[in-house]
Amino acid sequence: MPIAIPNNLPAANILENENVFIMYEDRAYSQDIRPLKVLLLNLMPTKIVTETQLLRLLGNSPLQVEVDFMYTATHTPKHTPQEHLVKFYETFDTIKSRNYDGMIITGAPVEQMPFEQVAYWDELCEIMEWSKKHVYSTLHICWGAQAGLYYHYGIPKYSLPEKMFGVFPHNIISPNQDKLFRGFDDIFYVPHSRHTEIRREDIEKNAALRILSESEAAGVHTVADSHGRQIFITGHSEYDPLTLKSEYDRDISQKLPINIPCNYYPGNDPSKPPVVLWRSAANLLFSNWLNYYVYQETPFDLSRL
Ligand SMILES: CC(=O)SCCNC(=O)CCNC(=O)[C@H](O)C(C)(C)COP(=O)(O)OP(=O)(O)OC[C@H]1O[C@@H](n2cnc3c(N)ncnc32)[C@H](O)[C@@H]1OP(=O)(O)O
Ligand SMILES: N[C@@H](CCO)C(=O)O
Repeated sequence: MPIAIPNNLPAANILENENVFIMYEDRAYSQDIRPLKVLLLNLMPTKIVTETQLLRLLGNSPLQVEVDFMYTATHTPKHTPQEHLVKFYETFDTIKSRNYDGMIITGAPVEQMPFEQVAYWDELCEIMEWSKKHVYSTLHICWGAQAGLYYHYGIPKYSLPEKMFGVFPHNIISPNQDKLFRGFDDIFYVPHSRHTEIRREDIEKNAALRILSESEAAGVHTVADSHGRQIFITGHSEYDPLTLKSEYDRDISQKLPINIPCNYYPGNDPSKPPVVLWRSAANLLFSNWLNYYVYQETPFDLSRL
């Protein structure tokens, strides 16, 4: 739990500069703690797998988090049982009257079509517009990040000559500056699985955006606006140990041209069990987002967003 100390204790200043989370007594004692409200917009065909992966990471926190699940009304998912959607998910028409501390927009296997051809594009644009006034911080993943950067900032995506596939080393652009990467090692690993990319030069043209982390091999990794209310991540830190394997096996069985995922199988041998290099960074990324970008910044009264 965060430490609660008097506002003017000398240690407060020092610790604050080190990004140690302090709960000042006026906040700690004058307000009740309430659970954080997080909305998961799940665009993946593998909805149950994805929601489990993300909840595992969101659950690695002493903060209490209440999660609502949303899917798109303008595309009926084929791969998720209707029963599951009816029981656990809502659509935007019931969600839009609420406010949230955080939202996650997942990836989706639609990256090779123009944004406007995605069946739920207009609905997604409406959701992203709504999020500006109804969500404190939104974390966008993979295609969700491409969609968010295109919708909010006009940043295009580009096709890659071959799939970016594997687990790649990354580095932080300004160590000690961004709380999203507090506690990270100098080099950390992230899975990527995509046929498209966003480019550094397009992001650098936009003064509202900053690149926080990147990979020599996999390119831009994290982009954020100046207040961390929009965070865009090109990798899949949430992936399970065998997710890349299942995608690789699927593509091999369909005789698609696909390389062995990089830095994944020992000795690059797909008959061996993969080695997980990204789990600790994944846990830290999500707990830092929840703590520093959601909990510490969101208004206690969500109607004041
Ligand atoms: C770039 C990123 O964000 S990577 C994240 C995406 N990664 C993954 O989805 C990995 C797991 N997915 C898979 O393995 C495959 O998509 C499978 C096996 C589930 C299904 O593959 P296929 O049967 O070949 O494709 P299919 O035609 O059913 O479409 C798959 C999904 O693409 C999406 N999709 C396809 N066409 C459209 C379209 N025009 N508009 C919107 N969504 C579309 C849908 O989400 C669809 O799944 P759903 O109907 O359950 O929502
Ligand atoms: N991660 C995706 C890429 C396609 O968008 C897959 O392999 O299914």
